[in-house]
Order: sequence, then C-alpha cells, then structure tokens
Amino acid sequence: MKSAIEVNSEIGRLKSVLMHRPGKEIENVIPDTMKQMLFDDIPFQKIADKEHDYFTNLLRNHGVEVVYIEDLLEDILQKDDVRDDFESTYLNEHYYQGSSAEDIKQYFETLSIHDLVSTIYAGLRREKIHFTHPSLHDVAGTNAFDPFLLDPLPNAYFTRDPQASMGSGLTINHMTFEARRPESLITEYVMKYHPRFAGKINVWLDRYNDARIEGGDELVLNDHVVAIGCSQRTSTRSIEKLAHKLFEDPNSHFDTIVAVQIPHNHAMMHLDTVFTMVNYDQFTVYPGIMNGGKMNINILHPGKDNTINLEHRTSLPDTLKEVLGLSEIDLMETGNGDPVAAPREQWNDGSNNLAIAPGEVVTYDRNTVTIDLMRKHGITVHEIYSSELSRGRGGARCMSQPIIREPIEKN
Ligand SMILES: NC(=[NH2+])NCCC[C@H](N)C(=O)O
Repeated sequence: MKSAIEVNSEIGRLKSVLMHRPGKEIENVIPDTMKQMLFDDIPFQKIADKEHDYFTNLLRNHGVEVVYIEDLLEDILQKDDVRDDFESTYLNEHYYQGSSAEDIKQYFETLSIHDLVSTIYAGLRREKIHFTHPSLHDVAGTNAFDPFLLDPLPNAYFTRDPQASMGSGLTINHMTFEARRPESLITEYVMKYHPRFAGKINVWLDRYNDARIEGGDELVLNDHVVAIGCSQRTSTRSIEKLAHKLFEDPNSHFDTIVAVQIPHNHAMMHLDTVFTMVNYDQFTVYPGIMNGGKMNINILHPGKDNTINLEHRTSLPDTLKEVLGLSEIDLMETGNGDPVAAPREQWNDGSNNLAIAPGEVVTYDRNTVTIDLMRKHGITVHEIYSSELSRGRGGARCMSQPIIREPIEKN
C-alpha cells in the first residue's frame, strides 16, 4: 500500500502540505481570554489573511500542493452520519450533553456545511442558543465574562501542532492545553473519514492516549531518526510511548529518537521555536538553549525484548553529528547570537523555518539578522510577511504540516 503520508525528513522537497487559512477565530480572542487562548495579542484578520495567502501562493509557485484542512472537514461532513457523529463528539468534549447538545445541534442544522465549519473554528456565541433545560455549565461559562458557548480555535492556523507526519503515518496529538484540544479532533475525523487518507496511513499515537505531545516538538531528521522536544507541551512519557510504537511497529523504519530537553516557557513552547533543520548538515538554533554545552539530551534506541536503551548526551552539535553520521555540521545561531537580536528574533520565530527543499527555506521577513546569516551560509531564503501572523507565536514551520516530501539523498 502506498501511504497517503510520506514524510521522511525535515528538508526533502515539499510536495504537499496541510494548512488552515486564519478565519474569524483570530479576532474572537479578547484581552480577558488571550492568555487561556495562548495568544499575546489580537491579530487583524484582514492583514493576517493577506500574509497567509502570500505564504500559500509562494508555496504553490514552488510546486507545493496546499491542502486546507477546513476543506477536508467540509468534505467529510457531507455525509449525514459523519456530521452527526462529529457534532456529538465535539459537543460532548465541550461538556454539552442531552437536551443541551440537542439544542446546539438543532442550531447547527440551520447552517450550511461551510458555515458549520466556520462556526467550529470561529466559536459559537452564547446568544445564538436558547437552551430548553439549561444546566449550570450551559449558563455559567468558564470566565467571569465568557461570550462563547464553544470557544474559538485561534491557534488552528498553526497546523503543525495537532498532528505530526512521520514516515508513512502520523501522531494525532493529545494537546496540552484545553484551547487546542479540538484541533486534533478535526485531524482525527479527517484522517478517519476523508478518502484521501482513510485506511491509507499509519497512526502511531492517537489523541486518547494519556500523554501530551505536540507537532512543534516532533522533527523528522531522516528516515530513521526523529528529534523530539521535552518541553512545556510534550511529556517524557509520550516520547517513550512513541518510541515503543515506532521501534516495534513493522510499518515504521525509525530506530532512533533524540529527546532534547528545552526550557518550559511560552516563548519556547516547542522544539521548533528554538531549533530547525534547513539542510543536510545545517540547522538554526537559539543559542539560549545550548546551556554552555551542558544540555540534557537522551538518545533512545530499541533494546532487548521491547525495552528502550537510553544514552545521555550534553552537546547538541555532537549529538547531531553522531545520529546523522556527519563529520561536520553548521549551527546558525538565531539573531547571529547577539544578546538583543537573538531573543527578539526567537520571540518572532526567527528559528522557526520551513524547509521546502534542502538548503531552501521560508521564514518571516522581520528576522533580518537571522536571514542575513542564513544567506551568508548559502541558504536560499524566501521571506514572508509577518506583522499579524507572528502575533500568535508561530512561524512558517508552525503554520504548515507537510504530508508529502520527496525522499532525500542518503548520506
Ligand atoms: N509549532 C509551533 N511552534 N507552534 C506554535 C504554536 C503557538 C500557539 N499560540 C500555541 O501556544 O500553541
């Protein structure tokens, strides 16, 4: 069986990518809910969409198929039984049951599938529904002032995180924060019901496993090595679970996981905010994580009788050389390592590059120091606009979920 997902590196020429065009949800963030929504500001949707369209057009002009996940969701909801099941699960996960769920479903019936999907992303305002027998949960909300019965999904344009393609399959992720949990429910339904994927992929982890993991932490370095951040969003237990699955499932060819401990904070919530692979032997890295060569890195390998062997390392460059079989590597520091430019450009995702081919990346235009450095190191850099998109704390890699990349040459 040819898999509908083939991603065996971070850098192989990108052929197909899953994305989400920002909708009303990004303007449904308000100061009271911003923190809980994992935003630091409120983007202006009109400009954010222009910036996003510029990004997707650039990808298309480089031969990449851009697939919008919201379109796939619309496709599968055409079937009444899938629509009914999705709505019930969605509502149940938001604690609406019995007559309350029925009341909301009745409202959904009045919407076209397109508007239903927009509402799922944008959120459902309280005044739209008159509950016949409201429960306390239905009327009280989660904040003192809570205008939404179903919260918006402003982070949905960071399509990298709710799932992660890896080899011929993906992990469908148990997200850390409530604000992002519904996003991976959408992935689950799309993967289960869309003819493009149904029965044509391996699911390495599903979102019902009890350990947290997010795609920004999952980097496929080559067809047998994966790097995973131990971060605010990805727990050590989930890395071990994934290791068992990848090492024991005959459909997986991965035999090495590099678990990289990074600081647990909002600016660096995922490994890809501080580290990305941009060529066979070139990487961008935020110097703040290197800890003077005293990092906490563990290499996981399959042991005897389905056990896992751990080997501790402290140097990122040495570990990369070891697992990739390279004699030299080029680590380019965000903001060229300058004590002001580095943290500023890291904050605006200067380390978060999307490679569209080996040595060719897409990145935010505002990170001028990192861009100059990459160009000096021979990288082809395509700049995209970033005034509004960057306010959500994610860059070109975060906004894109590769589903097909061409294989890379073997070392
Ligand atoms: N892969 C990434 N770095 N994604 C960035 C996600 C940003 C988003 N606001 C969050 O906190 O979840």
